[in-house]
Amino acid sequence: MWAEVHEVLGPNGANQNGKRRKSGKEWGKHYKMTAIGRCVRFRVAETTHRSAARQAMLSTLKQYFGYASFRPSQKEVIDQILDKRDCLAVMATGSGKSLCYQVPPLLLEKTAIVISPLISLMQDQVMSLKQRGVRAEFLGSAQTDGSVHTKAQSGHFHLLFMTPEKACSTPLSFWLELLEAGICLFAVDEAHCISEWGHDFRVEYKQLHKLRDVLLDVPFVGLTATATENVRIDIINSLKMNNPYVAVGSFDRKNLFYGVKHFNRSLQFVDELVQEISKYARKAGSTIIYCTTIKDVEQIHKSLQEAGIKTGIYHGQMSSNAREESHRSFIKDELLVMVATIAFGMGIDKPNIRQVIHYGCPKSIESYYQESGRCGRDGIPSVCWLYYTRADFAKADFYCGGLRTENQRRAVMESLLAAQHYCSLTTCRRKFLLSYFGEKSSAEKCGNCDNCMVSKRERDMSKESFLLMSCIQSCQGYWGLNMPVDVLRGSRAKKILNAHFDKLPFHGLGKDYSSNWWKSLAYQLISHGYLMETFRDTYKFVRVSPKGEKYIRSARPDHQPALILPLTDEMVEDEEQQCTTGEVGELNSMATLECEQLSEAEAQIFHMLLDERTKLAKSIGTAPYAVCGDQTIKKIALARPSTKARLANIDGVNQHLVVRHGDYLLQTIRQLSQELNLSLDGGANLENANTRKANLVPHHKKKLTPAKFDAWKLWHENGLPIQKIALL
Ligand SMILES: Nc1ncnc2c1ncn2[C@@H]1O[C@H](COP(=O)(O)OP(=O)(O)OP(=O)(O)O)[C@@H](O)[C@H]1O
Repeated sequence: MWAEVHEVLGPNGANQNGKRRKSGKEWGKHYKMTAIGRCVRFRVAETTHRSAARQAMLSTLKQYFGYASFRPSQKEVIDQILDKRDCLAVMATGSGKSLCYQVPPLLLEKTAIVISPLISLMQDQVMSLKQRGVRAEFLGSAQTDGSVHTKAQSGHFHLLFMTPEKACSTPLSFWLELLEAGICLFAVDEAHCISEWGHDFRVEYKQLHKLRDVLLDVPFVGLTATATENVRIDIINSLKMNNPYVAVGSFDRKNLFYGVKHFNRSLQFVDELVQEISKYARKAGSTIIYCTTIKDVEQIHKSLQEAGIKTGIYHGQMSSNAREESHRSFIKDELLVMVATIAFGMGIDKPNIRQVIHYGCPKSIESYYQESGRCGRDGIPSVCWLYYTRADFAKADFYCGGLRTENQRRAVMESLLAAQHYCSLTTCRRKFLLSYFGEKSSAEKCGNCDNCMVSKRERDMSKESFLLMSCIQSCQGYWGLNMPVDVLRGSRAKKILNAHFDKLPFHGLGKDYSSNWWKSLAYQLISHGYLMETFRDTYKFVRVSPKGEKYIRSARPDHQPALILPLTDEMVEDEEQQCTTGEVGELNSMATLECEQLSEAEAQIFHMLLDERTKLAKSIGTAPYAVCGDQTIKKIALARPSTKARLANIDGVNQHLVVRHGDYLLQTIRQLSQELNLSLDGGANLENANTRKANLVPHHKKKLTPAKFDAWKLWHENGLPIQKIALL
């Protein structure tokens, strides 16, 4: 037996991978012996247990989650966890990272500890897991059930959620007893919070490595949707991961449309936004509007409520009870829109959010990706619009205030510049986002962002670019954009006279364009590599890049080589002087409403089933999506199963749903189908419906000619055969 102990822990307590993990002085001899004993017992049964677990993977997935197959990387990560290897999963928002830590405890019948940053987030997860028949709970101040601690300690739960503070302050005796009962993994969700380079650094996350010394033989699993190379390294080091398996999935959220518009903050704009939202709010799923200030949150919330839209509010100055209530009502579909600061929604898993609107430029690409990623988690096409003003770009002080280290300030400034760059892009936004996270996309155009869908007007802007670049060069790179733009526009402000910039030959030559127009051109030149923006502390500077210098050298004042650039919306607006407020635009023009793929009767039964699901959820005190997702309801509406076996076959229907609510669902389906004269066991699947829809509906982008459109109407609405129509 002792030989085996040495083999498992090594002579000095080294683990299976040969690296020594400290036992931790404070834990003492007792703990070490417990750990050794546990390892020995585990090893005896290990091999058989693991291979049985692997075989059960798919049936467990179906039984608890209702899914027929794993998504990319899920199976690989679970496999590694079963092999007790540390893992770092960097996968897109909504890609299904949670499943990586949810499946192993079900397979091994041991507890998974999950560290999560927010109580409300844990409560949501626990609520959803319970609806799947999983034993899940959280430990923390908000836990009202006194028995949870004892049950958790004895290994009763499959999943046990904790904040990092709670995990670090939990007494050793708890961990020792739970280790005895069996811990199969220690997951750190939203693991980017560990890193100062991350966009959401939380100091408590830095303490988690202490548990490494307690949970010697337990695999640590870090999960995040946004981790650049720096952040990944930080997570691995900070959690003291040992030769981790790193899974980096694609960041592409194909079902999300990305669009950006410039706007001016004004009541008129808010009115337009409210009008636009009220057009679709009742038809489509939920919407989140993220604002950068509490003032904006309050204003938009008030306007939406006045327009009669059920709207929630969420920001850091509300009491925790009020925030909690707002959050609950939103996930239970009692509110259609949530207006919030970014305090809302970390890790929110409400699958049917159809739009995420940013009212103001976000502070970083990471946070934009996270926040916009909260929509369309069920895979249905959804829309992310971002409205920005130039003033948003000057918020460095606001975001850097209170940051202590140079590293943190630098990280914030770099992030802000990237977000600003995203706003000013005239090329594919998806490509930009993907390349920001280090992912290459082969296509130049994704076809699902504003820049790819509406081609920008282009123009030779050699003269203007030459002027701007030369002026910036003359300002010697000591200034941000305001100075050279003011010089071009002929300002005689004190700072210009003091620097004698009024004597420059360019002074006043750019009067014909507004200051915003020039700044917009500057951002085009930055994205095309002619200008560079740098920063020192929180000050931004602009200077001419080597590419720009080359261009200036090749030009003469009376002749410049052609420089074709796209006109941004701001430039067009400015030149045409047509819109001083900036248009809201048709928010829903890109959104596929939930029932687009269904016939009229199918759409009706779909909506009736959604109502039934809401009633059912209310009666059992949970959120509708926790019963099952909209996409699953849509599949049920199409298949209209008559038996439990057929119901269970539908993707997204788990065993718990069939056992607990199967009779009710089947009876409801039968009754509604009868009312609508629909046959049972329709057999149609979503893919068929999609194809059917593609054939039926003239998509607004297909640009039918009037003649073709008339023909289509005769065929679709009057049922005339194509041959007959051709003869008309
Ligand atoms: N294999 C699968 N098949 C179908 N749906 C799945 C699968 N795995 C996960 N999902 C569903 O995808 C949705 C998103 O999953 P999850 O919450 O785990 O995403 P996430 O990667 O943690 O996202 P985030 O980083 O935004 O928190 C959930 O509704 C989940 O049930």
